[in-house]
Amino acid sequence: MTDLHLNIDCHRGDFRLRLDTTLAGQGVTAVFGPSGCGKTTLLRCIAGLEAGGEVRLGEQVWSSRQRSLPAHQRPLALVFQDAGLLKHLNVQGNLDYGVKRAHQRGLTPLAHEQAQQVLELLDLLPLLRRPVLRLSGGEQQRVALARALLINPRLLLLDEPLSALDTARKQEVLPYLRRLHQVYQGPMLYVSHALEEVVQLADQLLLLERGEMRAQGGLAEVLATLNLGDETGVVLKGRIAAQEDNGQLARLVLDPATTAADNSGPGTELLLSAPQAAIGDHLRARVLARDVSISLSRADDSSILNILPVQIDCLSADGTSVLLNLRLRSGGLLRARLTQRSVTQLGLKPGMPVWAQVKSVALAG
Ligand SMILES: Nc1ncnc2c1ncn2[C@@H]1O[C@H](COP(=O)(O)OP(=O)(O)OP(=O)(O)O)[C@@H](O)[C@H]1O
Repeated sequence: MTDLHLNIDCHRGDFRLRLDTTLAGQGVTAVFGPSGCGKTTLLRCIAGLEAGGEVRLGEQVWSSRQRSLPAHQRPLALVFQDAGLLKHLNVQGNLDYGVKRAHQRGLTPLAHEQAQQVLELLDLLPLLRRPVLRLSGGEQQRVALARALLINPRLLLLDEPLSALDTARKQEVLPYLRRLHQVYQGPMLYVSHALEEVVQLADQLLLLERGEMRAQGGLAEVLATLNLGDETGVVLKGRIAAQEDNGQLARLVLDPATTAADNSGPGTELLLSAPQAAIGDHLRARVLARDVSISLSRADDSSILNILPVQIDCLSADGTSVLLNLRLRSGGLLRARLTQRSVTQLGLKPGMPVWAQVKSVALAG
């Protein structure tokens, strides 16, 4: 496994980024945090564009106290928010330009067949002869992704690749990003301050705050520990087991959490709207804490579709409200935000079995 080992101490003006951690050698790690927390600085350190600290991919040392591999020799690919294409060339010309420079980074570009798979996955075959000035913003970003993948990088760094696009273009490019694992199995770092993108794409989450690491780990596990105001909630992963109401609703059976004490019991199911999904698809659903309410008994006269048996793990005061961590039968967590008054009226305490009424479940890819 080619884990990415980081021991960073980097100064940029008055700002200091300090981080000592190891990131997974596969899958997508989202680098998440508010503006100015150091996300781009971290990527620049890994790419060799900023000095400060140690970077090692597997056994390959890219920078240490003694020496540093120049940026253009590191076996990685970078995609920024600006696609950075050569405007005087067409799409094919831009791809060829990238491939020709792969050897500088000690990389062997993808062979023809794999390269075709990348172009097919990104729907670029019909665009190869198009001048890049005649591409939409979303198409330009797909070319930038292809140019990065064709050099067969050992690490892929994406710095807010969607942030220059409008909402419609973002929605157009996101599905391509979700499918990249079909043609790229190496580690990917995805910088974003948009939680909506992170919950769709990430396997792991690294949360930065004022130049320091605040949390790191599996997406679902880390998200379930964070208070993100109105966006506080959980991501639940599962498999579509059935479709109901002429395909308008899908029944998602949640994966048992790795923390589940006993996986032999009945699973937890959620009904959600997933018009494009087929039976057997693996999906993620996002449930916000503000969309979960609690009752002591199962309400049979409610219009709410998802009413789940849960156990209260813990309660924490948050200003005028209270955040509850609720353990599902699948072992995973739900969160609920209630008023202090409701908590008192219902007499809610850790360990109590209650019913969670989930008012809204959003498909998160
Ligand atoms: N060239 C520079 N010289 C001095 N300080 C800089 C420079 N570039 C960035 N900084 C400072 O470093 C800090 C971290 O910047 P960075 O771009 O890494 O943040 P970020 O988390 O990526 O933010 P955003 O989400 O807004 O892109 C900021 O306070 C910024 O002002």
